[in-house]
Amino acid sequence: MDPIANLVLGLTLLITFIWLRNSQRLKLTEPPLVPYKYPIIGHTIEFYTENETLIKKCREEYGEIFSLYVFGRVITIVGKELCPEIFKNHETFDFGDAHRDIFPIDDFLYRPRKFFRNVSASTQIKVSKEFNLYTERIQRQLIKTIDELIGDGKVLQSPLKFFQYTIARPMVAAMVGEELCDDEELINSFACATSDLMTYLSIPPFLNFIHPVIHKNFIICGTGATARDARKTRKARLSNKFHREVIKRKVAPIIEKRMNYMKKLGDACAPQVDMLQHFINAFRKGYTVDVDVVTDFLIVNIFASVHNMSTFLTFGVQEFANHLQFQKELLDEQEKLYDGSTYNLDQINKMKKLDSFIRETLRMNIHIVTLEHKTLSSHYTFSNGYQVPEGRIVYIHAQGIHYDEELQGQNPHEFNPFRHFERNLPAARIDKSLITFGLGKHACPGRCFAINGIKLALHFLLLKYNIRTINDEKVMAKIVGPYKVPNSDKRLIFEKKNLKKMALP
Ligand code: HEM
Repeated sequence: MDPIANLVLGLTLLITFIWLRNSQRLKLTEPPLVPYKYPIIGHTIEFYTENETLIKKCREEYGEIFSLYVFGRVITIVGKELCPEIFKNHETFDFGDAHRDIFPIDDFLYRPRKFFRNVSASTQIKVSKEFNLYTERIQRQLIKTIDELIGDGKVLQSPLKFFQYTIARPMVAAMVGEELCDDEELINSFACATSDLMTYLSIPPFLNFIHPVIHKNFIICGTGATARDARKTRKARLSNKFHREVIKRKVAPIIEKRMNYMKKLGDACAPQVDMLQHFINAFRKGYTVDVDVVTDFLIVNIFASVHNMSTFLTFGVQEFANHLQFQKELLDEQEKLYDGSTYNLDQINKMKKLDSFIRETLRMNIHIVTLEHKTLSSHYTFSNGYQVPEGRIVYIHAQGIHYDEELQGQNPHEFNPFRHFERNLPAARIDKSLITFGLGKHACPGRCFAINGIKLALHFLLLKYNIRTINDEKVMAKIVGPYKVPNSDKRLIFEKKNLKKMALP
């Protein structure tokens, strides 16, 4: 067949395919698409500049489910009634697939799609169950870091940056062992691996107007500079390969040492207790293991843990400084527990008011709409009859759930740190009233670890310092599009108290 005939046949097939797909879509009873003024732009500007107002207005007018036109595609937003359906139908709605458009982790690490599924989650479940084996070293490293970074007191200019380092060191201890806890280069990579990429990740996806793949490839290219290319420039810090090379260089000798040890003493020898060892065990073939694979799994866990934990630790410290009226009651609990030694899990579990304070921090500082899931089946019919087609990204109006009176009790817009203490709801418990960690089968497996880490950090900070803002001014989270991020414009003051002696086990 000649090329012209080929082209005509190809175009005919393409048009038929698009027509068939669209005609099939036309049959769906889609959620109402909120009218917009400007074609192509749709709701994009309001979504990014006045998200809270836009979503509130749409909820009032359209209720539980509606669609918006943002960055060249229709997205659907659901509220508290339909949200459990998203998590329950995890084969239809996939968080990882939707999140990959924003944070293409497999591509960053040159791995096939879904390469990191399951192993990361199952490792975290194991780690959570053995958390009591991690508590001592986490406390030791937290106290050391706080001493080094704040010492006799400090005014913190950029609290999030500071708390990234506070969390990074105990995470080095938990992930690869205490042997590397004084390695500043490694601590820096743990602290900054995620936030350094934010420069690229937070660029609004204008290229999605053409096609989502173009924006995704732009991020991948932007962050893809090698350490060698980038070391001498500011770009070094924006490159995913840079931190990957540092981490691999640091852990490779440790892996080799452990493999030799196991070879010498056989499988019966007591393995190290840390995430690295779990990954070695998961991927070793005899007494060899692919160091690149183990490194990449560590990196995925760093991406999942350090930035999230430091963000909520920052929010926690800011909420503490914001609410003078609750400080005494929270402090009393910490002082009663303090005996100068390290805490075991039972003692950490006694920090019930602090736990409730953390749950309230997680509740109040949730993004406005978040937990986007991609529809994987040909379509999905919600229990109220509305249908969404394959490929549709469905967001959850998380703030609506977290500010709902029926779910949260009285005055849901107010920060009440003891709200969950009274209802006996621990911070790590996921249910329909707290979705910061997701819900259902794929809910965050690292949540107990995260809560305990944040709790210990807050416990030591509260005991050691009077924490306040300049002129006792309230620090509100910054809203960037649909996201809430810690405010880095307001400084935090840490004044050292006359505490007897801070334990350094
Ligand atoms: C405050 C801190 C944290 C927050 C807010 C958070 C939040 C989340 C969320 C929302 C998800 C997706 C849930 C879903 O698919 O429905 C998730 C997944 C995950 N998180 Fe966390 N996380 C935190 C800390 C951690 C820590 C400390 C670790 C590990 C040490 C961790 C490891 C993971 C892993 C491995 C997954 C993937 C689970 C899967 O695909 O089944 N997270 N996390």
